[in-house]
Amino acid sequence: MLRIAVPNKGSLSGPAAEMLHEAGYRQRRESKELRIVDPANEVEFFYLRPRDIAIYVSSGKLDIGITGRDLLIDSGARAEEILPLGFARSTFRFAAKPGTANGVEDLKGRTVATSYEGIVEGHLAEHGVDASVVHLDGAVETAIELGVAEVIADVVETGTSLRNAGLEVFGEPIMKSEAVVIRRTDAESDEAEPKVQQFLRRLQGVLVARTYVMMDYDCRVEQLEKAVALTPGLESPTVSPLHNEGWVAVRAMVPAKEAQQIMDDLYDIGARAILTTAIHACRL
Ligand SMILES: Nc1ncnc2c1ncn2[C@@H]1O[C@H](COP(=O)(O)OP(=O)(O)OP(=O)(O)O)[C@@H](O)[C@H]1O
Ligand SMILES: O=P(O)(O)OC[C@H]1O[C@H](OP(=O)(O)OP(=O)(O)O)[C@H](O)[C@@H]1O
Ligand SMILES: [Mg+2]
Repeated sequence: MLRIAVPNKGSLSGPAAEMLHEAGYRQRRESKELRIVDPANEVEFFYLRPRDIAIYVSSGKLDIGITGRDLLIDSGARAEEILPLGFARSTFRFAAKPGTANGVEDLKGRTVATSYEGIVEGHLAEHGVDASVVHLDGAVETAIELGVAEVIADVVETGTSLRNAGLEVFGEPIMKSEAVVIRRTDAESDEAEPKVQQFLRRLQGVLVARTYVMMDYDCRVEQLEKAVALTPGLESPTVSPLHNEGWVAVRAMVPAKEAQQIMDDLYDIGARAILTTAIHACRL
């Protein structure tokens, strides 16, 4: 049975459960459940605090987990990222009252409040800057107003929390994060590996189904090369003859975000009966 750690709370938990459900796995019905078995897929899910997931996975007690890249790096645990999942995207940045600092080099001798000491201490050391780091569990933006620190380092998504606190980011982003699947470092030879790969193929299937649509259209043989250049597909489009001589039907996967523009471009070169349909699941 594959043992998988899933976030039980916070920004990661809802989208993670949704993705697992789309990949065909059983998920818990209520938020108090801490573990469930999915016997049909031979998987057991453990619902854990996102911050603890890298530690469980690195200990080898659980095979894989879903967490944030920032949380993985912050933990310092011996675990590695094996698949980015595209949700809970954020940047990790320094912020302060306008005019306080322009970059990490200005932090010498100052105090930085954060929930992510591992990331911040690593970043300061990398730049040879000697500053104090104060750990806070959350709502870090308030630390400046209340005089606990002059600078904070925190997760930024829309920037609303910073604006509301009258703060501004400064310097280069410390890192970019998103939800990721992790496993113990050097785990490739584990006996669970084939099941891990099957799990990853399922999640990749969901990612592809979310980013691509299937496009079908008819076009004249003379226009085929131009049309195929617009819809090259992942490998190569399927081209089938139509009953009407001189016409072919084409089928290819296209990025969902570009679908409307591609339909316009196909129409302009004479393609007709252009349809897009959702992809519900796939294995590439
Ligand atoms: N506003 C946000 N937008 C996108 N991702 C976020 C946001 N806040 C946190 N994250 C991401 O979620 C993960 C943090 O998990 P955490 O459990 O702390 O979530 P949270 O939403 O901050 O919940 P909590 O209320 O428990 O602090 C990190 O990977 C972080 O980058
Ligand atoms: O840029 P924004 O869109 O405003 O999002 C970023 C905010 O979201 C998270 O806070 P959360 O709500 O998780 O509270 P916390 O500080 O208690 O973790 C994060 O710590 C920031 O405060
Ligand atoms: Mg938080």
